[in-house]
Amino acid sequence: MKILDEVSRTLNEFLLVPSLTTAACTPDNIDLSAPLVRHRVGETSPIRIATPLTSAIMGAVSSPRLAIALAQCGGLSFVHQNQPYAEQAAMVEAVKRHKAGFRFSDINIKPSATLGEVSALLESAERDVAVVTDDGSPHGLFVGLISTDDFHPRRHGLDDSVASRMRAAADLVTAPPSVTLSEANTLIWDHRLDVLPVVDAAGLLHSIVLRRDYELHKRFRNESIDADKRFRVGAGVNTHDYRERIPALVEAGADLLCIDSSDGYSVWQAETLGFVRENYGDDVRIGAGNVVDGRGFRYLAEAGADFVKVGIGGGSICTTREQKGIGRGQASALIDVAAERDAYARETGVYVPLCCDGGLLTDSHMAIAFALGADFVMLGRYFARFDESPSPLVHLGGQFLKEYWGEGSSRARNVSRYEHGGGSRLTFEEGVDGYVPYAGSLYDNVDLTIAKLKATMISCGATDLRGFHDGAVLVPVSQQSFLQNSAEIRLR
Ligand SMILES: NC(=O)C1=CN([C@@H]2O[C@H](COP(=O)(O)OP(=O)(O)OC[C@H]3O[C@@H](n4cnc5c(N)ncnc54)[C@H](O)[C@@H]3O)[C@@H](O)[C@H]2O)C=CC1
Ligand SMILES: O=c1[nH]c(=O)c2[nH+]cn([C@@H]3O[C@H](COP(=O)(O)O)[C@@H](O)[C@H]3O)c2[nH]1
Ligand SMILES: [K+]
Repeated sequence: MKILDEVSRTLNEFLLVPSLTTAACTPDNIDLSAPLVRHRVGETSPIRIATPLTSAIMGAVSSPRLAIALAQCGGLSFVHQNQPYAEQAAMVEAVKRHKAGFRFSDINIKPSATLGEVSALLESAERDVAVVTDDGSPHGLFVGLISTDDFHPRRHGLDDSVASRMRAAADLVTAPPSVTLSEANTLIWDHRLDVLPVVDAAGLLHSIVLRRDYELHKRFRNESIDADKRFRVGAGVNTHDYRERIPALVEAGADLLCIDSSDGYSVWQAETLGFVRENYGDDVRIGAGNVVDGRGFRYLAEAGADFVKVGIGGGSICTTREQKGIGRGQASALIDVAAERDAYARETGVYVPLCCDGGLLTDSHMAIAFALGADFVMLGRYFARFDESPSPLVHLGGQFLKEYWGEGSSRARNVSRYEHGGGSRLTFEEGVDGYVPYAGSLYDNVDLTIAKLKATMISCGATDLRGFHDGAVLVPVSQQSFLQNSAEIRLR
């Protein structure tokens, strides 16, 4: 037996002591970009993101819609693995198809459909315009466009055909697949189009370009995109069905994988990492975890992990510490793992980034995590609260709430955790099923978080995250100063 000579500390137990703010410390000048995968010290990580936020590998959090929104804001989502791998791969594909600028046409209808049908389709998808193709498929023969401006439910019979009110292909401006995004946008502006259909020589629909995306694109200068300008997206995997799941996710175009487990310090993770290196070399990037000490970090780094995720039992829906008695305060875990990451980098010349996962309840917790050495953070509760998360919005007791449940809860009925036979089958729950306060749009909230992180870094005299960590001066807070930080207590 060994007892560590420390008290396990949470992120809540630290404050940052400001350092000199120089003239270089202005919000525009602050770089929040982060490396996601291993690289040689002094070189650039092959995958970086402009906003160091990732969304948790959870069914209540990382859907295609949230993944697209977060990639637009410069972060990255990990689509959850608690579903058959074909369904997970389809979610990854849905994000990859949503190429910045060119869109896979997802709202399509046949000319023989009725106005009632197209009206219901547009309403349920919250869109203004549908593409008409001969067979109603995304790559059928392009026949026309129909928008909510082309018919009125009281003027036109809902049983009338789409063909009777659509704007026909012959009268529309289209572009060939060779068109560049900037040429497409010129056509959109010159012809005052809302939609530019991209149609090949045989008349088949290739994709569409939307005016709305052009406007959004100007706002999202930091988008996480791949070399083909498609949004980047990650995907969770497990150590049970990885031989089938990983190839499906790679085929679907996942940019980054992550082994999703409460406890990453296991031979199962080394085997999974070995499978990736054997079959894909460095073409497939994969993180591992979760760990809470330097031993776990080194084991996974040596096994080939591209990044290592830190955090056991700190998540807002976690009951792992009660159920299994394992875990460590998130601050203590980060301090230990960050020291090992830096030692590993000095010894080997290879930098393996750290992700701080779980228990980040406020923006200031994120700031403390970066100061303690996290390269990027993973958030569940934070993103579950937004419009873009897949969980239902409910109105309870005069409050708007979003449902949020742990992957170890019985609601999640984790496929790999509960349904794989043999010795790995687990029968007890390790997470709760509850609600979080609804907080509106991801875009607004991420903007606010970025503004606060920058303000913290300005106070600490830092202009990038590595400099912030290197120069940070932190102090543990006593129970008394902790209480003093709480406005509720001050106002009592
Ligand atoms: N970060 C955290 O603190 C926690 C996270 N969770 C989440 O719950 C979900 C399930 O996590 P876990 O229960 O840790 O799932 P897991 O699949 O990693 O582990 C379940 C059990 O299977 C065993 N196992 C794994 N691979 C095996 C293999 N190839 N052969 C034989 N046995 C094997 C493990 O040792 C463990 O006993 C994940 O989404 C995880 O993120 C759950 C609890 C805590
Ligand atoms: O003990 C647990 N039981 C669960 O059912 C569970 N589901 C997710 N997770 C972990 O919590 C992280 C998200 O935490 P937050 O909501 O605090 O951001 C996630 O990223 C996971 O690491 C769980 N932990
Ligand atoms: K272990």
